[in-house]
Formats: sequence, structure tokens, C-alpha cells
Amino acid sequence: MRRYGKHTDEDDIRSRPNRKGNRPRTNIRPKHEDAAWGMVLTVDRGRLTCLVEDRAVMAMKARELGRKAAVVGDRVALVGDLSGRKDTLARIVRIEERSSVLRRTADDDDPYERVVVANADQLAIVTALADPEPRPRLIDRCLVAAYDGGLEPLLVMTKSDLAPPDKLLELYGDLDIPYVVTSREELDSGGAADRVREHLAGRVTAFVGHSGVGKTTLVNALVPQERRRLTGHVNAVTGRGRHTTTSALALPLAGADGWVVDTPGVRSFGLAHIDPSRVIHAFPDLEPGTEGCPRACSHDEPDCALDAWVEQGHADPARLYSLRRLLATRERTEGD
Ligand SMILES: Nc1nc2c(ncn2[C@@H]2O[C@H](COP(=O)(O)OP(=O)(O)OP(=O)(O)O)[C@@H](O)[C@H]2O)c(=O)[nH]1
Ligand SMILES: [Zn+2]
Repeated sequence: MRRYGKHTDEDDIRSRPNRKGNRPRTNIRPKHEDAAWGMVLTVDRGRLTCLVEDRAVMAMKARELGRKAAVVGDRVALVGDLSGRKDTLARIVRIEERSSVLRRTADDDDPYERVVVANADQLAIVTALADPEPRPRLIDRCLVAAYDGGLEPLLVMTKSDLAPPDKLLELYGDLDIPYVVTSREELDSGGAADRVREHLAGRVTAFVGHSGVGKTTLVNALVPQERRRLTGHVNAVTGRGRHTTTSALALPLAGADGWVVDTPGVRSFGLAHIDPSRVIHAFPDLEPGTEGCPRACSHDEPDCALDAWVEQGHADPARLYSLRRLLATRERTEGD
């Protein structure tokens, strides 16, 4: 994984025009020698905590960056006071191009997409087998966002002590998506964290899930208190499972090289920003069946080949129902 530290790139902010196309004013040019690379760990009302070498450095975005927001997971160039000491504030002068972006909107009518996490390799979709009931359509939405943003999905099914995973495995077990099933007992023994950790080594994994599924419990098991202290997040994740900001929070994995990015619990996952034609990629069991579809098929018309595909037993009818519902409504309501 990349290391964060001294920024040696020749292409520094001084040679780049600002958003009006003008060269930045002389007096606001950052000193190149001072710039260092960091990773954004969390964002709280315009204040960003960045990991620089092994220090947590508070920073603000430089004005030259305009409206472009830095989000958790972003790799940024920083100048100014990089000591990480209390009451110091560095400046972010550049955001590196992202290798992936997890985006969502508040609902399917919301024109404002937000980037939840940048540069994550993997999306762990946490779903409880009971309490709260699993919601396949929310899982499907997360899968769409993962494929669209360039993240590999991982399914984590919690609370198998309360209900068996059979129904979800019928839907997702054959899709080539790795999955882990955990229980209360395995949480207590450490077995749950061990099995999830096997999928996280050397990667940045964003965890998403509906409120109450046990995401925070799991993240706490993966990242013990002393690891959090390394990045200044001593009390960032509280007992009741909510950290104080509404932003995601990157935490260094214990026992393996990798990052866990905890995100606030969601009730919905809006996909207003995603073109309907790309939704099918999150349905690898159905996608091959669309070869027989007419051009620009909406997959909800009489000639759609997917009905026959399902009748021939290539995919579960519930999956086609999910796809159609997602395409048709694209509307996030509580019951969806
Ligand atoms: N029975 C059972 N309960 C669990 C399991 N995992 C977590 N819980 C419980 O589920 C409840 C919710 O867990 P949290 O970790 O707070 O859930 P969360 O997904 O972080 O929820 P938000 O903070 O709202 O995002 C807690 O009371 C946990 O103790 C499990 O495997 N089995
Ligand atoms: Zn079709």
C-alpha cells in the first residue's frame, strides 16, 4: 500500500491555474518543500483529520481548490504546520486523482450526490439476518454503487444466532460475491473479526449498512482501541455505536495491513446519479441473459429476454423482481 509522507511530485500547485484559469496569486503560493502527502481519515464541518506519516494532522482545504471537496480516503498534499500538535491547522493544496469513489444521493430524486469514501478497494455491505430484517433491495442498491464506483463487494451477514442465512444465500450465495456469516457467539470469541479480517488484508474497505445491523460492533472488534489512538481517534467510535461526525471514519486495521472505513448507518441508498443502463452490472446472474434483449431494452417490456432466462432456471425470480423494482422506482422509501 502507498506510504504517506514527503511530497516529491514536480507538478505542484504553483504551476497549476486556479479555477478561473488564472495563476494563483504569488502570496498564497504554498512552499513546495513543505508539502507532504496525507490520507484523509475523517471530516468534521470543514476540518479534516489527515494521516501524515504516523501523525494525525488537522487541516483545512486551501481556497485554491475551489468547491472540490476532500473526502475520507482522499490522498492529499498538505502544507503549513504538519506537526499534528493541538490547535495547529495545515492546508490541503491538492487532491490526488481517485482510484474509486463510493457515491450516494439522499434519495433517487436528490440531484446532489455525495462521495462517501474515495480510494476504497472494497465495499463491505453489512446486513443483519434479523433485527433489523434483511433488505435485499438495499443490498442491491449498495451493489450497484459498488460496481459503479469501482469497489469490489463483500457481504457480511450478522446475527446468525437470531435467524439462519438461507434466504439471503439463495439470492446472493451463487453470485461470486464473497460473503461472511457472523453471530453473537463468534463476535465474543473473536472468530467473527478473524474471518472478516481475512478479506481485508492490504486493502481499504468501506463498511456500509442499515442502522442497527451490528456494523459498529464489528468495526470495534476489527480495530481495537489502541489502534484508534494512533490516528487520534481515541473516542471517535463510542459505545452506542455512533461517532460524532456524520462523515465516514478511516481506521487502521489491527493484525493486517489495511484500512477499515466506517460510515454512518443508512436507511436508504439513493442512486439518482447512476444511469439506469449501468444498474444491470450489479446483477451478474441476470446480465448474461440480456444478450437476447432488444436494443436499449428497459428490461421491463414484453420482449425482454430476462423472463425466459429466469424461467430456464438461470437466476432466481426474486432477483429479476429486484432489478425491475430498482429500475422502475429508483425511489428510496422506508419499506424498500
Ligand atoms: N444477537 C446479535 N446481536 C448483535 C450481533 N452483532 C451486533 N449485535 C447487536 O446489535 C445492536 C446494534 O449493533 P451496532 O453495532 O450498534 O449497529 P450499527 O450497525 O453500528 O448501527 P448504527 O450505529 O445505527 O449504524 C447492538 O445491540 C449489538 O450488540 C450479533 O451477531 N448477534
Ligand atoms: Zn431486457
